[in-house]
Amino acid sequence: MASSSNLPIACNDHRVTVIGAGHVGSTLAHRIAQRNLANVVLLDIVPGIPQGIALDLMQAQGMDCHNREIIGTNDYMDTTGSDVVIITAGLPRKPGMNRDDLLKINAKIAVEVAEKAIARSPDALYIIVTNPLDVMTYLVWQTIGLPVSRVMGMAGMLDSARFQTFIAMELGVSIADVSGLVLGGHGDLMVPLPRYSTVRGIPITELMDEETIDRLVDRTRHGGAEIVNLMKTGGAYSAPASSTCAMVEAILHNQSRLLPVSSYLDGEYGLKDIFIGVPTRLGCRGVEKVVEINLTDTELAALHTSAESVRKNIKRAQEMLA
Ligand SMILES: NC(=O)c1ccc[n+]([C@@H]2O[C@H](COP(=O)([O-])OP(=O)(O)OC[C@H]3O[C@@H](n4cnc5c(N)ncnc54)[C@H](O)[C@@H]3O)[C@@H](O)[C@H]2O)c1
Ligand SMILES: O=C(O)C[C@H](O)C(=O)O
Repeated sequence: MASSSNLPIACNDHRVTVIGAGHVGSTLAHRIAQRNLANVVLLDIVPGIPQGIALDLMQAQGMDCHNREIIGTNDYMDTTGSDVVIITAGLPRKPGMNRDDLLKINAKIAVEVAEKAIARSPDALYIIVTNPLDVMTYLVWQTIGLPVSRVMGMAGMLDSARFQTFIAMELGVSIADVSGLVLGGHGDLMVPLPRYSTVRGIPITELMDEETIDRLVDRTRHGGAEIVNLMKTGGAYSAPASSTCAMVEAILHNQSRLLPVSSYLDGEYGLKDIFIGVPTRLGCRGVEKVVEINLTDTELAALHTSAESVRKNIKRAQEMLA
């Protein structure tokens, strides 16, 4: 990476490229540096924006107490040899839209940036954030032709974090004791799993009545839209950046964490040739294993319904691109 200064940089020289220096991308670059995980290349199509953001983040270095280098660029040459590439480039939705309305415009962007990134970082792991998430992850995987273990989408972390938050808020307990699990596609048909969502190991089905759980499930399913409707111009970016950063940490620190990730399925849960949110063991080689948990008939049917919607949109996107 061409150094933008003479400052000493951390000797663990992992390099993470973040493509798209908008709300999610720039916040993610900050998180990665602050947690001292890697040097960061922040790339955007707009001249000046990534350079300005990178300079601003470098000027926070002293207060943030890290010595990671963050460079901003419009040139893929600077991304060469990255360990992890994260794609956040693309439009966010506006109030009244659903994520699938971004299909046409974001498919073109995701494919274009993926082609350029893979040419410079053929050995990287790729994490997709751009919406509609599961469809974009599939398209990027098809475009770059890497093994499925090296390509994944971030959404389940965010949806599960939302469920976790709403459970903690409802019960008035510390979020540290709460764990939420949401599977499926990152859309209105996502599948929050109350039976697998717990407070200190106690399923929330033992702690709340059905009506309350249904209310929290519904709020989780529409958690993205709730923020889009409040903000009017753009969507959530802080929790999405933290969620993606946790995945980067699991990879770079080889943590073998069990996280909800949009992973490729080859028969697991009765689904094939699709990326969708499932419990996934994540380490330095990427997806180590898709973990199959027992689902009731209703839960499995909900996962399949969500998968059908993702599949339909993959087909639509492929037709548009063709
Ligand atoms: N998966 C998730 O859970 C999740 C969470 C939040 C946001 N998102 C999605 O992430 C995407 C980004 O959201 P945001 O809030 O950061 O949007 P944003 O508008 O703030 O930033 C998008 C950035 O992408 C850049 N860009 C556009 N085309 C590009 C190209 N060809 N090459 C390089 N950069 C390009 C833009 O210039 C802009 O800076 C959206 O699609 C949003 O829906 C997904
Ligand atoms: O809802 C959106 O459009 C952005 C993101 O997918 C989210 O869930 O916050």
